[in-house]
Formats: sequence, structure tokens, C-alpha cells
Amino acid sequence: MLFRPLVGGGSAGSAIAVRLSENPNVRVLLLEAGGDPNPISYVPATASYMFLHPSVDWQYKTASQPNSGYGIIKRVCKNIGHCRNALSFFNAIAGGSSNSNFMIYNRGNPRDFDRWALHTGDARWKYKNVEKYFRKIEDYFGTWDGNGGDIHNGPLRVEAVVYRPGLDDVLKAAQEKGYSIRDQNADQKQGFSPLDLTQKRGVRFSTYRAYIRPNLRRKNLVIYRYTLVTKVDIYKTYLKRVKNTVHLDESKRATGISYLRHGVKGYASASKEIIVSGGTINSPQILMLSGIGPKEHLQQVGVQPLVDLPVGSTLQDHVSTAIGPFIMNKSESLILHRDVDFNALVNYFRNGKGPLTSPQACVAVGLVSTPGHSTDWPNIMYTVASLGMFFGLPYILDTAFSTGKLAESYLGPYVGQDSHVILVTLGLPRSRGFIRLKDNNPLSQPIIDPQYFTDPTDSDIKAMVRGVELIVDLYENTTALQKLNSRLPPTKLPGCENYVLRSPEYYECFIKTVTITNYHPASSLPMGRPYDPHAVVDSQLRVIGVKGLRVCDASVMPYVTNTNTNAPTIMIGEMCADMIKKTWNLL
Ligand SMILES: Cc1cc2nc3c(=O)[nH]c(=O)nc-3n(C[C@H](O)[C@H](O)[C@H](O)COP(=O)(O)OP(=O)(O)OC[C@H]3O[C@@H](n4cnc5c(N)ncnc54)[C@H](O)[C@@H]3O)c2cc1C
Repeated sequence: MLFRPLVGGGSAGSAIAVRLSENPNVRVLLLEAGGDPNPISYVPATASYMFLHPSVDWQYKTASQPNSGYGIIKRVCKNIGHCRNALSFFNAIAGGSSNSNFMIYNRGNPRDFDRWALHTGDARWKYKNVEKYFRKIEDYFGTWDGNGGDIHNGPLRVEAVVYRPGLDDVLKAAQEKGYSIRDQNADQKQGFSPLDLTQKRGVRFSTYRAYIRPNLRRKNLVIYRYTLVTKVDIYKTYLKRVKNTVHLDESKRATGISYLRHGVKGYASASKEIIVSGGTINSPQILMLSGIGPKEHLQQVGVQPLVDLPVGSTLQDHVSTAIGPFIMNKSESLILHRDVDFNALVNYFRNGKGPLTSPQACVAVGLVSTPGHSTDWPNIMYTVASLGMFFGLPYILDTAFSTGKLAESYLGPYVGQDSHVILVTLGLPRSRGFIRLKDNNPLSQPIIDPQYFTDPTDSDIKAMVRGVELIVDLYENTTALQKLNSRLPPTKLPGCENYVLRSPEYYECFIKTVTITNYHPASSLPMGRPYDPHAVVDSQLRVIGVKGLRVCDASVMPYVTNTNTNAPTIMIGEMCADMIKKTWNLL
């Protein structure tokens, strides 16, 4: 039995490849644009800097945003139409984005999955039914007592954050404000928690490490590295044999894949199914290059339309801002030039402890609900980073986010000081954007336009402003953090000088100037009922109107989950593998 090929060995693709090849009769060909993970990616503190390197990263940028990103490009960008917004990047490495992500492990809220089930009419997506897949993934040594029972069967190691400056005071402050300290994985509600991370003794645990590396010797799992899939071949008619009789089948069917391996053209035929797991940006790109997508758009860019589907039309992302720095007078943060020295290196390599275990000093997650949202299903996520102002930070931020000298002028005066920075994320956004082809060249970057803050009721920006107000209140008006004299800088963010500091208008300006992605794009190929005009795949993740083609990655979420997306994406991979096995009687 052959299932060839599987495109993309990221968070979902790794799980699918390994689960399918558990059966020795099934052969899987995994085509991955990148190579094996770079050793730097294993060290959490250094991994995030990899995105500056085109050799391991797609280097995607979003299109200019009408309602956000005002701080982009040297602020000479008076016409926002010429500006570029936050980076949106994905690893071109086996293991995908799990190689450079912040390693935060959050399953999501039960209501996220119940909403998927309602949307698709398929009860398999209800939380009570997908929970077993989370348990299948996890080897849990996190903060809480086994996440509702001992969970050690899965391949993915999850551990409680090791390096945690300032964490105790943040949790005390949260309690002072009436938030509970609670398990944000198995029992997610409004409240705060120390982070659970995908790491083992301080070393990153990507999906490559969890799934692929231990199974590299499987003969029926063949991996083509440095292989860029350029197109899925779709045939309109094909001959089908039923009990020794040959019929003409008029439907469209995916029959093979064209790729460039080390730059050389190749082709792989598919005997059973093709599974596309290229991630939220690349999967729609591959589909559109193959003729599956909005008909008019495909015609405009010179691709022959074969199946008219709303590919790439309902993109969602977790838009965020980084509020801070909350300057402190006590050493309760990580200042790289102060804290990462020879002893820190020894501590890391000997004991798996210390600042090098830390993804950008992130220590806690906080979930809150703004008016109109149930406390059982929070819509704002805080990622608390105990990030002191180290030398070079403003330069790195300005370079990474193309903000000219914005970070330098705002943060520069505080370099050397302890501080916390809070990533405030809109967990349940209403705005939706799109992905389109620039042209019909598979090497061209697609157009990524998340359309942040464009929902007609402005509820996204209002929720973000409230989210910022709540966290500033927590940092400035609690005994636990006042002890550290925690406060926002007295200076205003360049571009927002006309507003009163701490007013809602100031925060709105701040958010729309420092607009960043939390790197959780989803929903570009949403699942839905077959007659749903927005659906691209059905609830079994099969592309509507094409036989033998499934999409299994973060793109199929009809709505992005309210917290980080890695865990739910791996769950999708696990579930997709089971759906495929069931289709072909392999369970
Ligand atoms: C910087 C960053 C930080 C993040 N932090 C967190 C976090 O802390 N916690 C969390 O839960 N989530 C986080 N995320 C999000 C999370 O990692 C992603 O949602 C998840 O990894 C998406 O998985 P995926 O399988 O959909 O895609 P990916 O993991 O991106 O995998 C796609 C794979 O397909 C390959 N591919 C793409 N196109 C082709 C092609 N044409 N041919 C061949 N191969 C191709 C890619 O190289 C890649 O390996 C972060 C993401 C980033 C980028």
C-alpha cells in the first residue's frame, strides 16, 4: 500500500508521516523544502534568531496594512500603503515552525474545538473527542499534576518552564487582581499559569525530534530533503477499475506531484492519496499553483483554473502588540549581556538549566476575557516575557520588524535595565485576510494580507485596548509588582505623542504602531460542510471536488484557537493520520 507523497514535514506533517508509516505495508514519501534542523535551533535562547537567516526561513512579510503597522520602516513611511508590516515566517526545515517557535504548549480552549464541530457538523472535532489525540501527543512533565491524569504515552516532551525570573511576583499580582492560577492546558479558563514548554532538560523538542528522528530507520518512510513541491497534478478524467471492469470517472483527481529537488525537476506519482501539510501560507500557494483556487484570481496570474474554491480567502492570525517595557528596580528579568556568561553556558550544557533554556525569557501565560466574552473562553492572551533591556535589543527589533529606528528611540534609553515585556495577543480575532499568488512562479513569495483590525465593528481593536489596559493595571497597581517599582516608561511611543499617556486613545495608537504577529496564522483552507461557500476541505480534510487530495495543517482550522497553535496543529496531524487509516482500512 503506497501513500505517496506527503508535502511538508512541519508540526502536522511529522506526525502524519510517522503515524502512517507505523504500518510496514504503507510507504510514505515525505517531501520537505528544508533539511534537518540546525543545531542552533535546539538551544531555546538562540533559536528565535534563526528567522533572520534565509537559509532556514521563508522570510515572508505581510502586505501593507491599512489599519496597523504605523511604526514600520523608518517612519518616513507617511503613506502606509508603502509600508510593510509584521513578519510572518516559517521554518523551511523538517519539523517546520516547531524548530523556531517559542515552544509554548497550549492545547486551546474546549470551546474552540466544539465550535469547529458545530461549524463542520462533524462531532469528531468536539473537544471531548479530540482530547484523546492531545493525550496521544504528550509526554507531560509540566506545571500541573499530569494535566488531568498521568500522560506519558506521547512522543512530545512537555516540561514546566525552567528559567523563571519574576514569575512568582507576576503570579502574586495576578491573584491580587482576582485571577486564578490554573492549568491552562487541560482546564483552560480565565487565569494565569507558568508556561509549559516543548523541551526536555532545556533542549527544544520539535516535532522533528519527537516524531521523525526516532523513526529515521524506517524503510517505508522516505524523506526527500531540500525538495520544493511546485504543483499537485490534477487530472480531470481517469480510468477506474471496478471488479475487472474499467470505467471512465469524470471527477478530478490528484495523481502526482512536481517538485524541485536541489533545484532539479522531479515527479512523484500518487497511488492512493496526496497529503499537503505545507502550513497556512504554503499550502494555499501549492493548491493555487495547481489550479485549485478562486477562478478569477488564477486566471489573472496565468494559472489554468481547475477547481473554483475560496483557497486562501479566510486567513486569520493572532495579531499582537508588545506592551512595555515595565521597568523594574530589581533584578527580576533576563538581561542577556549581564546574565549569559561562561557560567550560564556551563549550567546549560551540564544541567540543562539557566537562561539558555529560555525562549526570549517567556515565563507565564495569562488569559483574560474582555466585555462580551465568557471567562470560560478568554479572548486575550498575555505572554509574559521577563525580558530585560539588553544591548542590541532595539537594533534586533528594528531589523526584524523593519521599524527603522522606532525601537531604538523608544527602548534605547532603558538599555541595561530590568523589565518585563508583555505580548498581548487577540486570541479570538474577527478580522480575516487572504493569501494570493503574486504570479505563477512557484519560487515567488505569495501575497500575505492578514487585514488586521478591519472587522467592521472594530471589536478587535477594542478588545486589544482593553487587554492592554488590564495588563498595565496589573503591572502598575498591585502590591506584588509595585514592590519592584514596575512602571511603563514616562516617555511616549514615537508617533503617539499627541495622546495622553495611559488613555485608551494612546493604547490604540500604541497597538496600531507596534503591531506584530504572534506567528499563528491559520484558517487559509478552512474545513466546513461541503455546501459552505467558505469551505475548502471537508471535515475529513479532503479537498472539496478533488479526489485523492487532503490538506492537514494549521490552515484547515475554520477558526484559529484562542491560544498558541502548535499543539492543536499536531493534534490535526494525528487525527488526519487516523482518518486516512480509516479510509483505507488500516486501523
Ligand atoms: C516564530 C514562531 C513562534 C511561534 N511560537 C509558538 C509557540 O510558542 N507555541 C505554539 O503553540 N505555536 C507557536 N508558533 C506557531 C506554530 O509553530 C505553528 O502554528 C505550527 O508549527 C504550524 O504547523 P504546520 O504543520 O501548519 O506548518 P509548519 O510547521 O510551518 O510546517 C510546514 C512545513 O512544510 C514545508 N513546506 C512548505 N512549503 C513546501 C513546499 N512547497 N515543498 C516542500 N515543503 C514545503 C515547510 O518547510 C515546513 O517544514 C510559532 C510560530 C513561529 C513561526
